[in-house]
Amino acid sequence: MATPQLASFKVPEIANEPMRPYGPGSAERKALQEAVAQMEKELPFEVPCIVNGKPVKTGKLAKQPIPADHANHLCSYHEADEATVAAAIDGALAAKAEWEAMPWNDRAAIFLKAADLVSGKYRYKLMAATMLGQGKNAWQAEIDAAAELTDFLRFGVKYVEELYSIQPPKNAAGSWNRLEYRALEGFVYAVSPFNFTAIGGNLVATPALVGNTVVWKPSPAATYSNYIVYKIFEEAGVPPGVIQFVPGPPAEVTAQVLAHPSFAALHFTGSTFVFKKLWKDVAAHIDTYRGYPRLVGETGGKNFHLIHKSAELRNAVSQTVRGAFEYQGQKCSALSRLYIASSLWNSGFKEQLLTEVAKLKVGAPQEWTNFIGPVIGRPAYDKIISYIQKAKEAGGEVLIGGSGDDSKGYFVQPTVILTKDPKSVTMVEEIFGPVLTIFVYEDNDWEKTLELVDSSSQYGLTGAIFATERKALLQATNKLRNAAGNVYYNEKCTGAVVGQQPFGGARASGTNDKAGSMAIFYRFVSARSIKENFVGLEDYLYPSNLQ
Ligand SMILES: NC(=O)c1ccc[n+]([C@@H]2O[C@H](COP(=O)([O-])OP(=O)(O)OC[C@H]3O[C@@H](n4cnc5c(N)ncnc54)[C@H](O)[C@@H]3O)[C@@H](O)[C@H]2O)c1
Ligand SMILES: N[C@@H](CCC=O)C(=O)O
Repeated sequence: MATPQLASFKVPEIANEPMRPYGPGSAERKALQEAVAQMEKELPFEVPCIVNGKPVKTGKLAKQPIPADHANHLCSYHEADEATVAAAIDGALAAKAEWEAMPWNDRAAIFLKAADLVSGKYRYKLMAATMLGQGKNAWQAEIDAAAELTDFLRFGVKYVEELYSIQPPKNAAGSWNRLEYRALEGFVYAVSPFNFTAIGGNLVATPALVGNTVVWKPSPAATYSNYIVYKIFEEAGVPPGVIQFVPGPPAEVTAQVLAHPSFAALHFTGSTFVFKKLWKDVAAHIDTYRGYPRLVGETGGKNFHLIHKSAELRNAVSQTVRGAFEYQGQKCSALSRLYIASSLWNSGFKEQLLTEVAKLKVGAPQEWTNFIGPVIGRPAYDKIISYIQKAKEAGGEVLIGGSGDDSKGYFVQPTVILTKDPKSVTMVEEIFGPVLTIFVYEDNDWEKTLELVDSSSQYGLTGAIFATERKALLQATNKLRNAAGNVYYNEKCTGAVVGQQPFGGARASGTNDKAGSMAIFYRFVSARSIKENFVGLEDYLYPSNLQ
């Protein structure tokens, strides 16, 4: 039976999810503590693949270790094998027509309900999984698994409503022009990173909101939280087959998916290296596909703070500590290179920064006073320690930190390195850990420093400029136009909020399609123009054809 459309509905007013503070003695702290304790009691969990709404247990098990306590694991998950991936793709293609045809209001309602489940019923469970599995402390988990995921879902609904309402501005007499935002022909492949539970949810929800079906390969290091997100979508009413959850060996699963003729789009967030590889793999299969697949990828960063001599000292210090060391520097936006005027460096910045960094407590994220938790795993730990070593070999002076302890969990001390070479390795390459390298410039070299900031790295994700002189802000903003897709004045370079700062960077940092904005939805639709004629045509001749 055709679905009648009997009204033009309006989605509810959307606002950012209020953040809960988790202060001592608060109800939310108690509830989160209980959720973590419960999860610790029940772990390890068993996670299946989900194909067409049904659990698939391949028997090929892999583990998601707990980064603060690597002898234990949060879950064992069944890795998708070739048959499972094939069934997931077939099922996604089979589910597409009905999903795309579902009236927009109903699709919207499903995701609004999912947002309420995230912010309400499952808030603490999802946060607990993010804390234990991905090593976030309570506040970082609140930012990510509670607030940002909820915001992505609610604002996503608002943006799609706005997108759908964009219609041709003119109609010639006797006709009506319409634009229909078709879902892409085929299926979308979502590949998500470990560091944000919200990004996993958003990589699938964005294409699904506009009627696509999605095969989702989560990060092995975020499997359990992402599985909870999948289950939330299911409870909210996403029909079987619309989102297919296929954790598995990344290279193998991806190779099979990208070779499929109905592959229509990649929605990726992760490292630049992997995205470039997938881009090349897609190019190699271009003759296989029915169309030109959309490639949407948000990737690495080498984000900067640029501190002018006129900056407010205390603000610059505090923002720097947060920007570099929150979540152990494992945000794509994390601060990792800092340029400071020598007058400010010598008149308190150095001393205050080192004093504050020395106070940062490192340890298990479920212990409340720990600011810094573990890095995600063995390869990350080894990579970070090796970068500190490389910095020393390049003449860098470790001012604080510089070591780690991997006996129980993967803990790296917050590290500050002073370099005299602004193009030394840790000023240029992404490390993805709690390591900040500082270059001190002469106050008079401001303009030369702008050039340095712009040209030192291949990335263009985030950056912050600290100055009270407006002229300096303007100079920097002009010169650094392409150095960052998200730029902040007198505020740290992390912490973009959905609905407030659309997120993404260019250069090697990604396709900059701006997660958390309307722009990204364009990438997952293929518009069709429809013109309807009301009056008919008597004579095919034009006046210019007449004598
Ligand atoms: N720009 C952004 O918005 C943004 C946001 C979050 C993270 N990141 C970036 O992500 C990186 C950290 O996340 P990560 O460690 O999970 O990244 P990653 O590139 O290692 O992994 C990302 C995803 O790709 C998969 N993958 C890895 N190797 C693969 C291969 N050979 N073939 C197919 N898939 C493969 C992983 O399993 C995971 O699902 C950092 O570089 C960070 O800057 C960027
Ligand atoms: N929304 C995050 C970026 C996500 C990347 O890991 C921020 O701006 O801090």
